[in-house]
Amino acid sequence: MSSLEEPLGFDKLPSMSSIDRIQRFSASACRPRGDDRGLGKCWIEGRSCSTSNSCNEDYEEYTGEAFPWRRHMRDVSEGEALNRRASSLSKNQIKSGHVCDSRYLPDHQYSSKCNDRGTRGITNKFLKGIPKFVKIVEVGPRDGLQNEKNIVPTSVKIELIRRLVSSGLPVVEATSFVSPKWVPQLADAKDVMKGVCNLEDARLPVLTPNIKGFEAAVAAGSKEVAVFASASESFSKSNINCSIEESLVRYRAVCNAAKKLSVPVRGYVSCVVGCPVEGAIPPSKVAYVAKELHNMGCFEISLGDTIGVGTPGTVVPMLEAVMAVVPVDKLAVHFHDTYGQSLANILVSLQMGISTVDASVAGLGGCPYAKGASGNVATEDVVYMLTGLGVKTNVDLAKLMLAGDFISEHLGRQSGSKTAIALSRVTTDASKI
Ligand SMILES: CC(C)(COP(=O)([O-])OP(=O)([O-])OC[C@H]1O[C@@H](n2cnc3c(N)ncnc32)[C@H](O)[C@@H]1OP(=O)([O-])[O-])[C@@H](O)C(=O)NCCC(=O)NCCSC(=O)C[C@@](C)(O)CC(=O)[O-]
Repeated sequence: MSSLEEPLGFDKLPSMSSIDRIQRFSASACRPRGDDRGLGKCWIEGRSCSTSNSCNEDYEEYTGEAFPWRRHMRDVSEGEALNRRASSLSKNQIKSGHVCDSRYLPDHQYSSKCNDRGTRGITNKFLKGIPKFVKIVEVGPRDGLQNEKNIVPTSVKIELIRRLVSSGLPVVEATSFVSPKWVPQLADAKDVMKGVCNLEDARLPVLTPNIKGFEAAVAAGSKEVAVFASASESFSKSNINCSIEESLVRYRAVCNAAKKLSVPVRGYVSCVVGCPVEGAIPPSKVAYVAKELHNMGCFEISLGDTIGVGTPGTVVPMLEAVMAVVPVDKLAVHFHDTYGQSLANILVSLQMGISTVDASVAGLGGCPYAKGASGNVATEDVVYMLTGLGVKTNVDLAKLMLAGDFISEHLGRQSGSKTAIALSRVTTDASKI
């Protein structure tokens, strides 16, 4: 087992102490910057905003239903079981009340909003910078299934993608056109694309590590691709068998070819806070790779905590460094949940103005070249949190849960989504009442 295949030792965990913590959180660090390059001014305490869809002077209270997806549950024709859950939920009367309590317990009222005037100021202070709409990029069929021990049949992958698209997800990463010797789990990329390329309700990007992969992807009908670089030299070698600089040369070639065909290219940066070999990764390295990808024409840069070691303490300075060189509206975050930090990391990212979040249904995921990394943050958990924050996603949680049930049943294990497990339990219990 190489050191890349071992989880990070405690001594290698990145921490805020390696960064100038005091300076970053001092009052002067929070001063609005004069040269607003569209990157925002100051995010702490929501005093200013970074994106056009965030940061109203008065944080607009969420006035939607506490559980809007309940409305859609009746529409899920194939989801008999879920329909039963939905009606059980209705019976259980989860009311949108005035109690300022984010818990759901059968004896408590639940509300996403707080009408208590006394606490509204505090609510405004913490939620003001959060975007009103978040684009969720579903990566389960690619990032999730690339790491499965048993190869998932092509027909199951196609059905999973169909279900995810029908849940309202705007982007579903479908597969990878990588070497089948490196990732045999996705060797059927061409057939998967054949089965889904007629789906019109979502964009279906695919990973391409080089021109060969790009050409194969386009020939298979892909209309959007993604390239994946790393902020860690060691991870770059282990994942794509070349240095960071060599990978950037390859990706420039992919971007140039894509430009000629008007194919949008997304860029990933992996190991943005930690690497299994190198330990903590300096924010400046992440910023360098992100800027290179942006300069070569990537329309969006997804910042991946590949092994899930980040905490808000390391994610914030990393984002701050990247946001100094790439506009915040071009950035996405991609968290794995190895240490249970994903939702906290997403929340601080939203507070900093990020409005694109990668997630994986049922928490599937991991990288075959970064053992010890667990699944991505579960899409269901992200949708649940965003709904509670009053942030729109256009995703129907009931349908998303059906997609999660479908793949979890196929894989023969429980969903990795806490929301999916909890809602299933709540509805099962309610149906017994
Ligand atoms: C990049 C390579 C191809 C270099 O692999 P290599 O072995 O250095 O490639 P090569 O150029 O020397 O070619 C060797 C063989 O591979 C073939 N080949 C070459 N390219 C392709 C291609 N595109 N599709 C199919 N076949 C290909 C090529 O034709 C040749 O075939 P042979 O002559 O031996 O029969 C390889 O290392 C590879 O495929 N790596 C991909 C690994 C991978 O997919 N990892 C998971 C991605 S997840 C990630 O990066 C993190 C992310 C994005 O999720 C975000 C996060 O969590 O942080």
